[in-house]
Amino acid sequence: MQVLFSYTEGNSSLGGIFMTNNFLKAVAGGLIVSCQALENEPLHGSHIMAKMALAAKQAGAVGIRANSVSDICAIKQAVSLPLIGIIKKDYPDSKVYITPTLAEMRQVAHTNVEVVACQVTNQPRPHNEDLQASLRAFRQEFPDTLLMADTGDLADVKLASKLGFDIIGTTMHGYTPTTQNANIANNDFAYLKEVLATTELPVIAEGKIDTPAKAKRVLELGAHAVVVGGAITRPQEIAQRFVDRIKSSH
Ligand SMILES: CC(=O)N[C@H](C=O)[C@@H](O)[C@H](O)[C@H](O)COP(=O)(O)O
Repeated sequence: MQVLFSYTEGNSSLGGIFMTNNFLKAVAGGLIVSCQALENEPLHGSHIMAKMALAAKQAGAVGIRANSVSDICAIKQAVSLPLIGIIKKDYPDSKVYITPTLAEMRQVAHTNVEVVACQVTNQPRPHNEDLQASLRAFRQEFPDTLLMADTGDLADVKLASKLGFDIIGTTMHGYTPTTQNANIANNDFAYLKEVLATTELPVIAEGKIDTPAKAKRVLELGAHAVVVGGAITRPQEIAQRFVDRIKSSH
């Protein structure tokens, strides 16, 4: 696959600021492994996530996606790969949980990750925070940090592009009220094709990409890079697929 390096790094609306963030070049056409285990998961722990990241690097992954300041810091000690950082946090008044407010955006950015990813879905944010205002403040404070929008549907993609995000992620497709149970792989990735036709921003395919063939396909279709999580780093999901297959009648 031919990858073009024509993207403007960083927020073009800040025109004139020299961006040193090399993330998009570093991950182009490659595999980013999401190393995440929440408190209720058997592999929870920063030490374990750092080992996962090391394993991913040894396999040839070109980037890591990680949740929480402690996991990010442990992973940074273990591997030198570029990082997409998030903080998953539940607020009582909102269903938005991936780096949902400016406070978490700042905490992630202070770890010096290359990219901060935030959920951009058409749902009220915690204490009705205004995403546009948060972005404006963030850009002032962290002009070198790229912002990835974890979107669910095409309206989210358009909104994220308009707000000035640098990267579109398909992360929330299948997890929002308008996309429940959708799977990015349906109809030979029809949704991803629509996303690619909707935005000029680099698109990182993420969410339910659970085989090497699917990862290869999204890159062939034009995704800038692919994030794979559970199929590599959540053994309970991997084992479940074996058990389900063994138990199935076919
Ligand atoms: C929806 C949501 O909360 N996604 C999270 C985003 O960071 C992670 O739990 C996923 O593992 C990640 O997106 C990678 O996806 P998959 O594990 O399907 O390859």
